Amino acid sequence: MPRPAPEASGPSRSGTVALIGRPNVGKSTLLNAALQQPLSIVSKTPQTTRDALLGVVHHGSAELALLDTPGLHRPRTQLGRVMNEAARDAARRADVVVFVTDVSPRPVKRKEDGTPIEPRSLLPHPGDLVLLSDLAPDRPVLLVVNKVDVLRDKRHLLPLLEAYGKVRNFDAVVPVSAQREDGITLVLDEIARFLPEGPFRYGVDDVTDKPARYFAAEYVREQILRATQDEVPHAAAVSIDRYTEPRAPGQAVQIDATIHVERQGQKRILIGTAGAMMKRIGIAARERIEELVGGKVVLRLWVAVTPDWRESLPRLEELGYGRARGGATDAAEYMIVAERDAEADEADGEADDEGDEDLDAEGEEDEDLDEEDLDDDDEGKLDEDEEK
Ligand SMILES: Nc1nc2c(ncn2[C@@H]2O[C@H](COP(=O)(O)OP(=O)(O)OP(=O)(O)O)[C@@H](O)[C@H]2O)c(=O)[nH]1
Repeated sequence: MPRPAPEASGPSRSGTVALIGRPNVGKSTLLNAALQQPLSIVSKTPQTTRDALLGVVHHGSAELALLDTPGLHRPRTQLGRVMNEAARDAARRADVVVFVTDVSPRPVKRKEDGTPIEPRSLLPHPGDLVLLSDLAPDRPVLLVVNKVDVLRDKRHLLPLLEAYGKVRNFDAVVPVSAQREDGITLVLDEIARFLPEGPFRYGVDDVTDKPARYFAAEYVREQILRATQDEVPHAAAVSIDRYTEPRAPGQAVQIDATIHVERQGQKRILIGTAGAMMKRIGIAARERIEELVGGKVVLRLWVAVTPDWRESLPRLEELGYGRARGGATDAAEYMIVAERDAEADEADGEADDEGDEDLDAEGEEDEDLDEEDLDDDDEGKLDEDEEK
Protein backbone atom coordinates (compact mmCIF):
# COMPACT_ATOMS: atom_id res chain seq x y z
CA MET A 1 0.00 0.00 0.00
CA PRO A 2 1.45 3.43 -0.89
CA ARG A 3 2.67 5.41 2.08
CA PRO A 4 0.58 8.58 2.64
CA ALA A 5 2.76 11.62 1.93
CA PRO A 6 2.88 14.11 4.79
CA GLU A 7 1.43 17.56 4.19
CA ALA A 8 3.98 19.98 2.80
CA SER A 9 4.55 22.58 5.50
CA GLY A 10 7.25 25.17 6.11
CA PRO A 11 10.06 26.11 3.74
CA SER A 12 11.26 23.53 1.22
CA ARG A 13 14.29 21.49 2.23
CA SER A 14 16.57 19.58 -0.08
CA GLY A 15 19.81 17.67 0.30
CA THR A 16 21.89 14.54 -0.12
CA VAL A 17 21.62 11.68 2.34
CA ALA A 18 24.16 8.83 2.47
CA LEU A 19 23.01 5.41 3.72
CA ILE A 20 26.19 4.01 5.26
CA GLY A 21 26.93 0.80 7.15
CA ARG A 22 28.41 -2.69 7.13
CA PRO A 23 27.45 -5.13 4.34
CA ASN A 24 24.10 -6.88 4.59
CA VAL A 25 22.49 -4.65 7.23
CA GLY A 26 19.68 -3.66 4.85
CA LYS A 27 20.71 -0.33 3.27
CA SER A 28 19.33 -1.25 -0.17
CA THR A 29 16.14 -2.61 1.37
CA LEU A 30 15.78 0.68 3.24
CA LEU A 31 16.26 2.69 0.02
CA ASN A 32 13.66 0.57 -1.76
CA ALA A 33 11.20 0.94 1.12
CA ALA A 34 11.70 4.73 1.04
CA LEU A 35 11.18 4.77 -2.74
CA GLN A 36 8.35 2.24 -2.54
CA GLN A 37 9.86 0.39 -5.45
CA PRO A 38 12.58 -2.28 -5.72
CA LEU A 39 15.13 -0.11 -7.55
CA SER A 40 18.28 -1.26 -5.76
CA ILE A 41 19.24 -4.91 -5.85
CA VAL A 42 18.94 -6.86 -2.61
CA SER A 43 20.32 -10.27 -1.71
CA LYS A 44 21.40 -12.26 1.28
CA THR A 45 24.99 -12.15 -0.02
CA PRO A 46 27.05 -9.44 1.68
CA GLN A 47 28.55 -6.82 -0.66
CA THR A 48 25.64 -6.92 -3.06
CA THR A 49 25.77 -3.17 -3.71
CA ARG A 50 28.96 -2.20 -5.56
CA ASP A 51 28.54 1.49 -6.26
CA ALA A 52 26.53 4.40 -4.94
CA LEU A 53 22.96 4.52 -6.22
CA LEU A 54 20.75 7.61 -6.06
CA GLY A 55 17.07 7.35 -5.19
CA VAL A 56 15.04 10.57 -4.95
CA VAL A 57 12.18 10.75 -2.43
CA HIS A 58 9.80 13.68 -2.08
CA HIS A 59 8.48 13.73 1.45
CA GLY A 60 6.19 16.62 2.42
CA SER A 61 8.16 19.81 1.85
CA ALA A 62 11.47 17.93 1.68
CA GLU A 63 13.40 16.38 -1.18
CA LEU A 64 15.75 13.60 -0.09
CA ALA A 65 18.47 12.53 -2.52
CA LEU A 66 19.20 9.16 -0.88
CA LEU A 67 22.46 7.43 -1.78
CA ASP A 68 22.56 3.67 -1.25
CA THR A 69 26.23 2.73 -0.81
CA PRO A 70 28.35 -0.44 -0.76
CA GLY A 71 28.73 -1.97 2.69
CA LEU A 72 31.99 -0.89 4.31
CA HIS A 73 34.19 -3.92 4.84
CA ARG A 74 37.77 -5.08 5.05
CA PRO A 75 38.85 -5.13 1.41
CA ARG A 76 41.03 -7.79 -0.16
CA THR A 77 40.69 -6.76 -3.79
CA GLN A 78 40.82 -3.57 -5.82
CA LEU A 79 37.07 -3.92 -6.29
CA GLY A 80 36.64 -3.92 -2.51
CA ARG A 81 38.72 -0.75 -2.22
CA VAL A 82 36.76 0.96 -5.00
CA MET A 83 33.50 -0.04 -3.26
CA ASN A 84 34.63 1.30 0.10
CA GLU A 85 35.76 4.53 -1.54
CA ALA A 86 32.34 4.92 -3.19
CA ALA A 87 30.72 4.68 0.24
CA ARG A 88 33.15 7.09 1.87
CA ASP A 89 32.77 9.55 -0.99
CA ALA A 90 28.99 9.47 -0.55
CA ALA A 91 29.39 10.14 3.18
CA ARG A 92 31.69 13.09 2.44
CA ARG A 93 29.22 14.59 -0.05
CA ALA A 94 26.13 14.12 2.10
CA ASP A 95 24.26 16.76 4.07
CA VAL A 96 22.98 14.03 6.37
CA VAL A 97 24.43 10.58 7.07
CA VAL A 98 22.14 7.68 7.98
CA PHE A 99 24.19 5.00 9.67
CA VAL A 100 22.39 1.70 9.23
CA THR A 101 22.96 -1.31 11.47
CA ASP A 102 20.95 -4.42 12.25
CA VAL A 103 19.99 -6.44 15.29
CA SER A 104 21.37 -9.78 14.17
CA PRO A 105 22.59 -11.60 17.27
CA ARG A 106 26.32 -11.33 17.80
CA PRO A 107 28.51 -14.19 19.00
CA VAL A 108 29.49 -13.69 22.64
CA LYS A 109 32.96 -14.01 24.09
CA ARG A 110 33.54 -17.31 25.92
CA LYS A 111 35.87 -18.62 28.59
CA GLU A 112 38.27 -21.43 27.67
CA ASP A 113 35.75 -23.99 28.95
CA GLY A 114 33.17 -22.55 26.59
CA THR A 115 30.95 -20.79 29.11
CA PRO A 116 29.84 -17.33 28.01
CA ILE A 117 31.62 -14.41 29.69
CA GLU A 118 28.57 -12.24 29.48
CA PRO A 119 24.92 -13.11 29.01
CA ARG A 120 23.86 -13.41 25.40
CA SER A 121 22.61 -9.92 24.75
CA LEU A 122 22.51 -7.52 21.92
CA LEU A 123 25.61 -5.36 21.78
CA PRO A 124 26.73 -2.81 19.22
CA HIS A 125 28.53 -4.65 16.43
CA PRO A 126 32.33 -4.29 16.82
CA GLY A 127 32.58 -3.35 13.14
CA ASP A 128 30.18 -0.47 13.77
CA LEU A 129 32.45 0.85 16.51
CA VAL A 130 35.29 1.06 13.98
CA LEU A 131 33.16 2.75 11.34
CA LEU A 132 31.56 5.20 13.74
CA SER A 133 34.86 6.28 15.23
CA ASP A 134 35.58 8.61 12.33
CA LEU A 135 32.27 8.98 10.53
CA ALA A 136 31.24 12.50 9.48
CA PRO A 137 32.17 14.31 12.69
CA ASP A 138 30.84 17.60 11.32
CA ARG A 139 27.33 16.78 10.16
CA PRO A 140 24.09 15.20 11.35
CA VAL A 141 24.27 11.42 11.73
CA LEU A 142 21.09 9.41 12.29
CA LEU A 143 21.16 5.81 13.47
CA VAL A 144 18.75 3.36 11.89
CA VAL A 145 18.60 -0.02 13.62
CA ASN A 146 17.14 -2.41 11.07
CA LYS A 147 15.62 -5.91 11.15
CA VAL A 148 13.77 -5.43 14.44
CA ASP A 149 11.26 -7.95 13.10
CA VAL A 150 13.74 -10.75 13.93
CA LEU A 151 13.72 -9.85 17.63
CA ARG A 152 11.52 -12.24 19.48
CA ASP A 153 11.88 -10.30 22.71
CA LYS A 154 11.56 -6.59 21.98
CA ARG A 155 12.87 -5.81 25.49
CA HIS A 156 16.39 -6.34 24.07
CA LEU A 157 15.99 -3.32 21.85
CA LEU A 158 16.16 -0.51 24.39
CA PRO A 159 19.50 -1.57 25.95
CA LEU A 160 20.93 -1.92 22.44
CA LEU A 161 19.79 1.59 21.47
CA GLU A 162 21.23 2.93 24.72
CA ALA A 163 24.53 1.19 24.05
CA TYR A 164 24.75 2.75 20.58
CA GLY A 165 23.89 6.12 22.16
CA LYS A 166 27.05 5.82 24.26
CA VAL A 167 29.17 5.27 21.13
CA ARG A 168 28.05 8.50 19.51
CA ASN A 169 25.64 11.30 20.16
CA PHE A 170 23.28 10.51 17.26
CA ASP A 171 20.91 13.22 16.09
CA ALA A 172 18.10 10.66 15.99
CA VAL A 173 17.76 6.92 16.55
CA VAL A 174 15.04 4.98 14.72
CA PRO A 175 14.42 1.22 14.97
CA VAL A 176 12.88 -0.15 11.75
CA SER A 177 12.07 -3.21 9.74
CA ALA A 178 12.92 -2.13 6.21
CA GLN A 179 11.68 -5.44 4.85
CA ARG A 180 8.26 -4.96 6.43
CA GLU A 181 8.34 -1.21 5.73
CA ASP A 182 7.88 -0.47 9.44
CA GLY A 183 9.28 2.81 10.72
CA ILE A 184 10.19 4.20 7.28
CA THR A 185 7.99 7.31 7.53
CA LEU A 186 9.68 8.17 10.82
CA VAL A 187 13.12 7.79 9.23
CA LEU A 188 12.12 10.15 6.41
CA ASP A 189 10.62 12.65 8.91
CA GLU A 190 13.84 12.66 10.91
CA ILE A 191 16.07 13.06 7.86
CA ALA A 192 13.91 15.92 6.55
CA ARG A 193 14.39 17.85 9.81
CA PHE A 194 18.15 17.97 9.24
CA LEU A 195 18.21 18.90 5.55
CA PRO A 196 19.21 22.44 4.60
CA GLU A 197 16.52 24.81 3.36
CA GLY A 198 16.60 25.14 -0.41
CA PRO A 199 14.69 24.52 -3.64
CA PHE A 200 14.11 21.02 -5.03
CA ARG A 201 16.79 19.87 -7.49
CA TYR A 202 14.83 17.04 -9.13
CA GLY A 203 11.45 16.75 -10.81
CA VAL A 204 8.59 15.24 -8.79
CA ASP A 205 8.70 12.09 -10.95
CA ASP A 206 12.50 11.71 -10.93
CA VAL A 207 13.61 8.55 -9.16
CA THR A 208 17.28 8.16 -10.04
CA ASP A 209 20.01 9.49 -12.31
CA LYS A 210 21.19 6.16 -13.70
CA PRO A 211 20.12 5.02 -17.18
CA ALA A 212 18.05 1.90 -17.83
CA ARG A 213 21.16 0.05 -19.15
CA TYR A 214 22.74 0.39 -15.68
CA PHE A 215 19.75 -1.37 -14.15
CA ALA A 216 19.74 -3.99 -16.89
CA ALA A 217 23.25 -4.98 -15.77
CA GLU A 218 22.31 -4.83 -12.11
CA TYR A 219 19.19 -6.95 -12.54
CA VAL A 220 21.16 -9.66 -14.33
CA ARG A 221 23.67 -9.57 -11.46
CA GLU A 222 20.81 -9.76 -8.96
CA GLN A 223 19.64 -13.03 -10.49
CA ILE A 224 23.18 -14.40 -10.38
CA LEU A 225 23.32 -13.54 -6.67
CA ARG A 226 20.06 -15.33 -6.09
CA ALA A 227 20.87 -18.39 -8.17
CA THR A 228 24.48 -19.08 -7.18
CA GLN A 229 26.55 -19.25 -4.03
CA ASP A 230 30.07 -19.45 -2.62
CA GLU A 231 32.54 -17.53 -4.76
CA VAL A 232 30.43 -17.09 -7.91
CA PRO A 233 28.37 -14.05 -6.77
CA HIS A 234 31.51 -12.17 -5.79
CA ALA A 235 33.38 -13.11 -8.96
CA ALA A 236 30.60 -12.07 -11.34
CA ALA A 237 30.21 -8.72 -13.08
CA VAL A 238 27.87 -7.76 -15.89
CA SER A 239 28.52 -5.39 -18.77
CA ILE A 240 26.01 -4.21 -21.34
CA ASP A 241 27.35 -4.59 -24.88
CA ARG A 242 24.26 -3.27 -26.66
CA TYR A 243 21.10 -1.55 -25.47
CA THR A 244 18.80 -0.60 -28.31
CA GLU A 245 15.50 1.17 -27.74
CA PRO A 246 12.51 -0.07 -29.78
CA ARG A 247 12.20 1.55 -33.21
CA ALA A 248 8.40 1.31 -33.18
CA PRO A 249 5.67 0.93 -30.54
CA GLY A 250 5.21 -2.68 -29.46
CA GLN A 251 8.76 -3.67 -30.37
CA ALA A 252 11.20 -4.88 -27.75
CA VAL A 253 14.22 -3.27 -26.14
CA GLN A 254 17.22 -5.30 -27.37
CA ILE A 255 19.90 -5.97 -24.78
CA ASP A 256 23.15 -7.90 -25.18
CA ALA A 257 25.00 -8.43 -21.93
CA THR A 258 28.15 -10.26 -20.91
CA ILE A 259 28.59 -11.90 -17.53
CA HIS A 260 32.25 -11.87 -16.53
CA VAL A 261 33.59 -14.47 -14.17
CA GLU A 262 37.17 -15.13 -13.18
CA ARG A 263 37.58 -18.86 -13.78
CA GLN A 264 36.36 -21.61 -16.11
CA GLY A 265 34.82 -23.47 -13.16
CA GLN A 266 32.66 -20.45 -12.32
CA LYS A 267 31.59 -20.24 -15.94
CA ARG A 268 30.54 -23.90 -15.88
CA ILE A 269 28.48 -23.32 -12.73
CA LEU A 270 26.79 -20.28 -14.26
CA ILE A 271 25.90 -22.05 -17.45
CA GLY A 272 24.59 -25.12 -15.64
CA THR A 273 23.56 -28.38 -17.16
CA ALA A 274 22.54 -27.77 -20.77
CA GLY A 275 22.43 -24.05 -20.06
CA ALA A 276 19.64 -24.43 -17.47
CA MET A 277 21.13 -22.00 -14.95
CA MET A 278 21.69 -19.32 -17.57
CA LYS A 279 18.21 -19.73 -18.90
CA ARG A 280 16.74 -19.30 -15.43
CA ILE A 281 18.88 -16.22 -14.76
CA GLY A 282 18.02 -14.74 -18.16
CA ILE A 283 14.29 -15.21 -17.82
CA ALA A 284 14.12 -13.77 -14.30
CA ALA A 285 16.34 -10.81 -15.23
CA ARG A 286 14.35 -10.10 -18.37
CA GLU A 287 11.11 -9.97 -16.40
CA ARG A 288 12.63 -7.57 -13.89
CA ILE A 289 13.94 -5.30 -16.70
CA GLU A 290 10.56 -5.41 -18.45
CA GLU A 291 8.95 -4.08 -15.27
CA LEU A 292 11.46 -1.25 -15.17
CA VAL A 293 11.12 -0.19 -18.82
CA GLY A 294 7.39 -0.95 -19.00
CA GLY A 295 7.65 -2.96 -22.22
CA LYS A 296 9.04 -6.01 -23.93
CA VAL A 297 12.71 -6.88 -23.66
CA VAL A 298 14.88 -9.31 -25.60
CA LEU A 299 17.89 -10.19 -23.46
CA ARG A 300 20.88 -12.09 -24.80
CA LEU A 301 23.44 -13.21 -22.26
CA TRP A 302 27.02 -14.32 -22.82
CA VAL A 303 29.49 -15.61 -20.27
CA ALA A 304 33.16 -14.70 -20.56
CA VAL A 305 36.12 -15.63 -18.39
CA THR A 306 37.89 -12.39 -17.56
CA PRO A 307 40.69 -13.47 -15.20
CA ASP A 308 41.28 -11.33 -12.12
CA TRP A 309 38.94 -8.55 -13.21
CA ARG A 310 38.47 -7.61 -9.56
CA GLU A 311 42.18 -6.81 -9.26
CA SER A 312 42.55 -4.76 -12.43
CA LEU A 313 41.79 -1.04 -12.24
CA PRO A 314 41.39 -0.74 -16.04
CA ARG A 315 38.93 -3.68 -16.01
CA LEU A 316 37.02 -2.14 -13.12
CA GLU A 317 36.85 1.11 -15.08
CA GLU A 318 35.52 -0.74 -18.12
CA LEU A 319 32.90 -2.41 -15.97
CA GLY A 320 31.86 0.97 -14.60
CA TYR A 321 32.97 0.57 -11.00
CA GLY A 322 34.10 3.85 -9.58
CA ARG A 323 32.42 5.88 -12.33
CA ALA A 324 29.21 5.88 -14.42
CA ARG A 325 28.43 2.36 -15.60
CA GLY A 326 29.08 1.61 -19.28
CA GLY A 327 31.51 -0.58 -21.08
CA ALA A 328 31.76 -2.93 -24.00
CA THR A 329 33.57 -6.22 -23.62
CA ASP A 330 35.60 -8.66 -25.63
CA ALA A 331 35.70 -12.41 -26.19
CA ALA A 332 32.20 -13.54 -25.40
CA GLU A 333 32.13 -17.28 -25.56
CA TYR A 334 28.65 -18.50 -24.77
CA MET A 335 25.22 -17.26 -25.60
CA ILE A 336 21.78 -17.91 -24.23
CA VAL A 337 18.75 -16.10 -25.53
CA ALA A 338 15.98 -15.26 -23.11
CA GLU A 339 13.36 -13.52 -25.18
CA ARG A 340 9.64 -13.21 -24.99
CA ASP A 341 8.14 -15.55 -27.52
CA ALA A 342 5.68 -18.39 -27.22
CA GLU A 343 8.35 -20.92 -26.37
CA ALA A 344 10.06 -18.69 -23.85
CA ASP A 345 6.74 -17.83 -22.21
CA GLU A 346 6.13 -21.50 -21.69
CA ALA A 347 9.55 -21.85 -20.12
CA ASP A 348 8.82 -18.78 -17.97
CA GLY A 349 6.12 -20.61 -16.11
CA GLU A 350 8.47 -23.33 -15.01
CA ALA A 351 11.27 -20.97 -14.14
CA ASP A 352 8.86 -18.82 -12.13
CA ASP A 353 8.10 -21.60 -9.72
CA GLU A 354 11.76 -21.92 -8.93
CA GLY A 355 12.36 -18.19 -8.99
CA ASP A 356 9.65 -17.55 -6.40
CA GLU A 357 11.76 -19.27 -3.82
CA ASP A 358 12.79 -16.42 -1.55
CA LEU A 359 16.45 -16.96 -0.95
CA ASP A 360 16.54 -13.80 1.17
CA ALA A 361 14.19 -15.27 3.70
CA GLU A 362 16.95 -17.55 4.90
CA GLY A 363 18.69 -14.59 6.48
CA GLU A 364 21.94 -16.54 6.49
CA GLU A 365 25.31 -14.96 6.06
CA ASP A 366 27.48 -16.29 3.27
CA GLU A 367 30.36 -18.04 5.00
CA ASP A 368 32.48 -18.22 1.89
CA LEU A 369 33.22 -14.58 1.55
CA ASP A 370 36.31 -13.67 -0.28
CA GLU A 371 36.19 -10.29 1.32
CA GLU A 372 35.45 -9.98 4.99
CA ASP A 373 32.73 -8.26 6.82
CA LEU A 374 34.01 -6.34 9.83
CA ASP A 375 33.19 -8.99 12.37
CA ASP A 376 34.08 -9.90 15.89
CA ASP A 377 37.43 -11.30 14.89
CA ASP A 378 38.58 -8.02 13.48
CA GLU A 379 41.07 -6.21 15.60
CA GLY A 380 39.13 -3.00 15.17
CA LYS A 381 41.14 -1.96 12.13
CA LEU A 382 40.69 -1.81 8.41
CA ASP A 383 43.56 -2.88 6.18
CA GLU A 384 46.67 -0.77 6.53
CA ASP A 385 46.37 0.42 2.96
CA GLU A 386 42.81 1.52 3.55
CA GLU A 387 42.54 5.11 4.70
CA LYS A 388 39.65 5.45 7.08
N1 LIG B 1 14.49 -9.91 8.59
C1 LIG B 1 14.84 -8.82 7.91
N2 LIG B 1 15.71 -8.95 6.87
C2 LIG B 1 16.03 -7.83 6.21
C3 LIG B 1 15.52 -6.56 6.54
N3 LIG B 1 16.06 -5.66 5.70
C4 LIG B 1 16.87 -6.33 4.87
N4 LIG B 1 16.85 -7.65 5.16
C5 LIG B 1 17.58 -8.72 4.46
O1 LIG B 1 18.97 -8.54 4.69
C6 LIG B 1 19.72 -8.94 3.53
C7 LIG B 1 20.60 -7.81 3.08
O2 LIG B 1 19.80 -6.74 2.64
P1 LIG B 1 20.38 -5.59 1.70
O3 LIG B 1 19.34 -4.53 1.60
O4 LIG B 1 20.91 -6.17 0.43
O5 LIG B 1 21.60 -5.10 2.60
P2 LIG B 1 22.75 -4.05 2.25
O6 LIG B 1 23.11 -3.36 3.52
O7 LIG B 1 22.31 -3.16 1.14
O8 LIG B 1 23.89 -5.02 1.78
P3 LIG B 1 25.29 -4.74 0.99
O9 LIG B 1 24.95 -4.62 -0.45
O10 LIG B 1 26.06 -5.97 1.31
O11 LIG B 1 25.90 -3.51 1.56
C8 LIG B 1 18.69 -9.37 2.50
O12 LIG B 1 18.54 -10.77 2.57
C9 LIG B 1 17.42 -8.65 2.96
O13 LIG B 1 16.24 -9.31 2.54
C10 LIG B 1 14.58 -6.47 7.63
O14 LIG B 1 14.05 -5.42 7.99
N5 LIG B 1 14.30 -7.65 8.27
